[in-house]
Amino acid sequence: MMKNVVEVRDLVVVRGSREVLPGISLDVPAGVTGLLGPSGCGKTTLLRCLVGAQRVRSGTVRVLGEPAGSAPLRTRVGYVTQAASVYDDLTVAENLRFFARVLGVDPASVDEAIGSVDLAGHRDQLVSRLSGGQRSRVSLAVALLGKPDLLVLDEPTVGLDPVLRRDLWQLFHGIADAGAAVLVSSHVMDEAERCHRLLLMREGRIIADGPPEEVRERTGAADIEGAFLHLVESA
Ligand SMILES: Nc1ncnc2c1ncn2[C@@H]1O[C@H](COP(=O)(O)OP(=O)(O)OP(=O)(O)O)[C@@H](O)[C@H]1O
Repeated sequence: MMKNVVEVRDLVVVRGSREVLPGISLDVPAGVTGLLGPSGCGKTTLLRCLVGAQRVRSGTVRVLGEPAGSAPLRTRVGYVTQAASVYDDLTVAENLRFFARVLGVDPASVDEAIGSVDLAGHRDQLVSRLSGGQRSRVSLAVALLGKPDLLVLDEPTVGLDPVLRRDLWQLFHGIADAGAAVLVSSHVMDEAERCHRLLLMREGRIIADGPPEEVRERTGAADIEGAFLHLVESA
């Protein structure tokens, strides 16, 4: 039995006057897990909880056996937010060296991280001169610096063309094959088939959980979009 990398139990989060997560429980094992659900269903809020960036009202979130956000997890969890978090006026390598210092990781990991996102040919280029897909990969390289055991990616493929999306998914699988758990959020249901396991989310709740083929079979739907609609209508 595979050990869970993330365990969330009865998690309640209130943002503003809204209970965004009304008591959610879920596990994330090794491999590539897709957190799929419509815009506004609470995906980002949940991911923020996993990295310790969200105030929670009640419940528990454990990551790699530690409370989410605790000091031992600092380099063991990589997080890529929706907004680009790298400096435009620095080169790829300068960005990575800066974040390596901030994280306190070995500067030798800079070139490794650049190589793993396939940007070695652009290492001395200013980030402002890169394409959208290349910039996303710089953010990803920053998240890989500490060789995390869990990589949390918030809608990393939004706005990218199909070729770049495919390349990024290949990269996520490569990272998972190397041993890290990868949790990727998306509101695009057709990305489901690229995941080992799915968490379908709606209005702050998990409505399905399992490998894509199992979720499809359980609902009798031809694809995950159909499965999602079936689950919503039969709720
Ligand atoms: N700072 C905030 N204050 C109050 N409510 C918020 C805040 N941030 C988000 N929300 C609300 O929380 C709910 C969940 O938002 P969240 O960003 O987690 O959703 P999401 O599934 O990630 O959406 P998207 O796919 O559009 O990024 C939304 O209804 C949103 O309006």
